[in-house]
Amino acid sequence: MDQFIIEGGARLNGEIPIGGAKNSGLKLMVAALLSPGPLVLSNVPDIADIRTMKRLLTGLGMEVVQVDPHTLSLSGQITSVEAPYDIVSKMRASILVLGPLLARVGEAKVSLPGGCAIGTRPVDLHLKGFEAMGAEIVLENGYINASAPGGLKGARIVLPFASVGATENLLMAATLAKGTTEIVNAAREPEIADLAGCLRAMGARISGEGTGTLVIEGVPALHGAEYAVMPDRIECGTYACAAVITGGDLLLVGGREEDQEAVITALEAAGAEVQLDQRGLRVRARGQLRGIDLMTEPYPGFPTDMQAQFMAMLAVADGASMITETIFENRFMHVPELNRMGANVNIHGRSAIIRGVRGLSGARVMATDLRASFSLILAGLRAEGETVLSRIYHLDRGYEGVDRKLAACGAIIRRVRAEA
Ligand SMILES: CC(=O)N[C@H]1[C@@H](OP(=O)(O)OP(=O)(O)OC[C@H]2O[C@@H](n3ccc(=O)[nH]c3=O)[C@H](O)[C@@H]2O)O[C@H](CO)[C@@H](O)[C@@H]1O
Ligand SMILES: C=C(OP(=O)(O)O)C(=O)O
Repeated sequence: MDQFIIEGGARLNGEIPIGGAKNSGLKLMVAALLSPGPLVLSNVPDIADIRTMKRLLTGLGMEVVQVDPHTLSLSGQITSVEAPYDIVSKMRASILVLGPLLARVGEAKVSLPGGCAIGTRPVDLHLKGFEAMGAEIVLENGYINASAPGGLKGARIVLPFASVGATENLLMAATLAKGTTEIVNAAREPEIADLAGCLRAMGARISGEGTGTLVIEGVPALHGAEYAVMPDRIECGTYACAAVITGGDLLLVGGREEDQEAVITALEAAGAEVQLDQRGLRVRARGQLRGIDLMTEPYPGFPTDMQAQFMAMLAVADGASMITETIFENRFMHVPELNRMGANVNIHGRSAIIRGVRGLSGARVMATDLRASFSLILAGLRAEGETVLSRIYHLDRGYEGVDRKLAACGAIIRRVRAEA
């Protein structure tokens, strides 16, 4: 298993290219199930989750061709409707094949994802939505068995919570359902607008993305298309924190202001400077950081996927901060690891109080999930001495070329193979 070894203290200066969004690219790949294709996707990040999705789709019968390191061509016939446990348990986004399979071939067998490190993460809203569209769902032996022999029917679905995954699953299914589907209290994340854009390019009839009510008029068939995955707003926000925590200055090439106003507002409130540049976002530290209060919320609120990275940054701010996590019930696993590096963070229910310290010190720490992993890299970049981060397979799920991108801007970081 690989580890990162980081020698802290370097200020980061330079440019970091922002890749395509993991949380969009995965869904756009799944959308390929809705047509014979080919669906040609560019700006696809080269990360482990995308490779896992390739395996899943190939197992369902699709042909996935790697045209170049960041372009995929997806086409083919569906020859299996089963998403097996070993893939779904590795990557929760696998649940999203349920809707497209149901819509295209009228049946699906998808392993229940179960919980994961950050929370229990049930899929009840997905299943209730499909039932409203006429599907029959049976849970058996850890699998969701879903069928809609006569096809899915359009329905009005009111989501009690604006779930990103449920919105995407239902949106994809509705493109081929008979009649009109309305998804009320739909999630408004930019990745959903990206998915709607791709589906529209494939011939779907969708309106309302970004507004909270999606209206989808089912069509008999979709066709192939070419589409570019949007830039990864979370990767961009993560490297913004790297600029600030190291007292540096980074141009995040391809970063978009419109996708992350809440993150930019929080960076500025903490004392950082964010400037729009023709090529992206320029982020730099401006004197000592200030403590701030944050609450994670569905988009356009502050994203839960940026919570751990902000906590590392606020650990060295002047004064106290409070971060309240409202999306996932167990997303503070980085706290004990940050505290091992000298941070002063206490958890009270779903809030964490961060009392700023003068400095952090390098330590051996362990990654527990994707974003928690990066918060420890950020702490390691700032800390005095050496930090050894293990279990970086969590990080490889969602960040491409971390050591390469950071080292190009002056970080001292290397990837090593640890002895078993
Ligand atoms: C691959 C991907 O895009 N992942 C993102 C997606 O995850 P994901 O799509 O899983 O997130 P959801 O918005 O669905 O989940 C948010 C909350 O709703 C709950 N819930 C969800 C569905 C359901 O049927 N029942 C239910 O109770 C979940 O347990 C969680 O507490 O959105 C999250 C919230 O922005 C992000 O943190 C993840 O990075
Ligand atoms: C929680 C995340 O991803 P997933 O939903 O794939 O676990 C994430 O991207 O931070």
